Amino acid sequence: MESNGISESKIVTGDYGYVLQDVPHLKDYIPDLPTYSNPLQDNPAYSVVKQYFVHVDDSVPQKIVVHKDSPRGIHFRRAGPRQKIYFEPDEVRACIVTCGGLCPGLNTVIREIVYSLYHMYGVTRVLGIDGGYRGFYARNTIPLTPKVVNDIHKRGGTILGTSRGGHDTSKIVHSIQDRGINQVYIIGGDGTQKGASVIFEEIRRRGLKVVVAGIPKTIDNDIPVIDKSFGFDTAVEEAQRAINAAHVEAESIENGIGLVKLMGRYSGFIAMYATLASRDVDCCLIPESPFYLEGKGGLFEYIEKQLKENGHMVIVLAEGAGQELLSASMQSMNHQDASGNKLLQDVGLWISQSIKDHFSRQKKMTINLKYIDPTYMIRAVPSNASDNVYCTLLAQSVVHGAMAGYTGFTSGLVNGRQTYIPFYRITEKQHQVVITDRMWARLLSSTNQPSFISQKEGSEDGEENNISGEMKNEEPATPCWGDENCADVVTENGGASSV
Ligand SMILES: Nc1ncnc2c1ncn2[C@@H]1O[C@H](COP(=O)(O)OP(=O)(O)O)[C@@H](O)[C@H]1O
Ligand SMILES: O=P(O)(O)OC[C@H]1O[C@](O)(COP(=O)(O)O)[C@@H](O)[C@@H]1O
Ligand SMILES: [Mg+2]
Repeated sequence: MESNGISESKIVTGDYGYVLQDVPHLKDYIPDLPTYSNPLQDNPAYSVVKQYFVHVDDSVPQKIVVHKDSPRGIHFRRAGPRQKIYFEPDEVRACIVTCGGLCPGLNTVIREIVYSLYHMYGVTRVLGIDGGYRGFYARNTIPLTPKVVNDIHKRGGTILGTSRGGHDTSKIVHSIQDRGINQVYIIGGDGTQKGASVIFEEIRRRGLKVVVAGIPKTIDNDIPVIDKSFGFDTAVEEAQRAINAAHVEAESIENGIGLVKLMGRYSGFIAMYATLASRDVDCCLIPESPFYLEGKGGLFEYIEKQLKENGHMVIVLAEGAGQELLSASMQSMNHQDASGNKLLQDVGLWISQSIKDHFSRQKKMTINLKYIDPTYMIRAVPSNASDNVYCTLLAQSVVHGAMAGYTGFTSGLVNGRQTYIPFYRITEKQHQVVITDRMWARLLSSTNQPSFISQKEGSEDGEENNISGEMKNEEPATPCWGDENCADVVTENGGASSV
C-alpha cells in the first residue's frame, strides 16, 4: 500500500483498485507522540468480547453492489477502539459543541460522548460549549458529567444550545488553546462540518495536539456518503402525525385537501419517506422534482381528478419545493440566515392560496383546504428508540477515534458500519433524492401523482428539469437504503455558503 502523505486527502491505494480515503492523524504533524494501552482491555464489560479492538487495516467499502470485474473502489477507515491510544485519560480535556438547526438525538449524542469518555476511557474533564461556535469565545462553558447528562436523551433540542453564524476560526482556536482543550467534538450539519474542517486546519497549522472530530447532524438528511443521519427516522415518524391529521380533515369534508409542509431545504428525503410510510398521501412535492401548476400534466389538473374520483386528497410538500415558481410569481427575496443559508419563502402558504384561487375563480368549484405546518414540531422532539441506538454508536465511535489520535474526521455510518470519513468528503457535496432512480419511482407508483416530466424531457433534457449530470447517473455516487435513491450534488451555493 502507498500513501501520498497529504493529510487533507490522505489516499492509500492497494491491489485491484482498492482506495482508502483515510483520515488525518496527530502523528502526521507531531512526530514521536507516545502511545498508551487502551484501558478498555481491563474493562470487565468488554473482557468477554473476542477481538474487541479493530484491526489497524480494517476498512469499509463505499459501494457494496459490485460486478464480477469491478475494482474494489473507495473505502473508509473502520471506526472502533484501537489497541494503542494517543492520550492518557488524565491528560484529556474534551469539549462538545452543537451548531446549526435542531435535530432529534442531539442530547443523546452529547450524553453518550460524555458516558464513553468517562466509563470507557476514564476521562473526567468534559466541557459543553454554550450556544454553538460563538460560544467558544462569547459564552460560558458547562461542565458535563454522567450525572449532569443522565436524563437528557429524553428531551428534544440540545442542552448546550445552538446557533447559526458566528464562526471565527482564529478566535475559536485561541479559545481552545486558552482552555487547554485537546479533544473537540463538533455536532452539526454541512455548514458545521465546513467550520470543523477549517478549525482542524488551523490547529494543524499551529502544531497543536488537539483532535477535531465531527458528528454529522441534519434533519434534512442532506449530508453525503453516510447511510442516513441520526434523527431522520424520528422526523419521518413524527411527520406521520401531521399527515394523519391532514387525512382525517380532508376525508371529513367535501372536496377536502390536506396540505402538510415538512422540512427539506434542498433535499426532499423527509417528505419522500414520510409519504412512502403513510400511504395516505396522493402527491409529494420535493425540491429535486420541479413541478408546474397549470395545464396538462400539472398539479391543478391532478387535484381536480383526485377530488372528482375520491372526494379528497392529501399533499405533502417539502419546504424547498417549488421555490422557483414562487420567485417567478412574487418579488424575489434573496435573504440569507446568519450562516449564509438561503431563507426560503413559505411555499405552503403560497401553494394553498394558488390552489384556492384556481378552483374558486377558474373552476367555480368549492374546495376545503387545510394547511398544516408541523416543521419545527418534527425536529424538536426527542429521538425515538432506533435513533437512540444509532446516536450511541456514533458517539462511541467518535470517542474511540479521538482517543486513537485520529483527527479531521467525521464519524459516519457507511453500509451499516461505523467509519471515519475525512471532512472533505462530507462538505464537498450535498446529498439529494435522485428522481430518476427507483425509490422516487416507488413513490410515484404509490401516490399515482404525475411525474411532471415528460418522457422526452426525462430522457433527453434532464438539465431543464434540474436533473444534474450526476443525478442522471444510473448508479448514484453514494449508496443509501438500497443503493438507488440518492445522489450527492453540489447545489447552487454548495449548501451553506461561507460566512
Ligand atoms: N463555510 C463555512 N465555513 C466555516 N463555518 C461555517 C461555514 N458554513 C457554516 N459555518 C458555521 O457552521 C455553523 C452551522 O452552520 P449552519 O449552516 O447554520 O448549520 P448546519 O451545520 O446544520 O448546516 C454556523 O455557526 C456557521 O457559522
Ligand atoms: O429556522 P431555522 O432554525 O433556521 O431552521 C430552518 C431550517 O433548518 C433545517 O432544518 C436544516 O437545518 P440544518 O442545515 O441546520 O440541518 C431546514 O430544513 C430548515 O430550512
Ligand atoms: Mg445545513
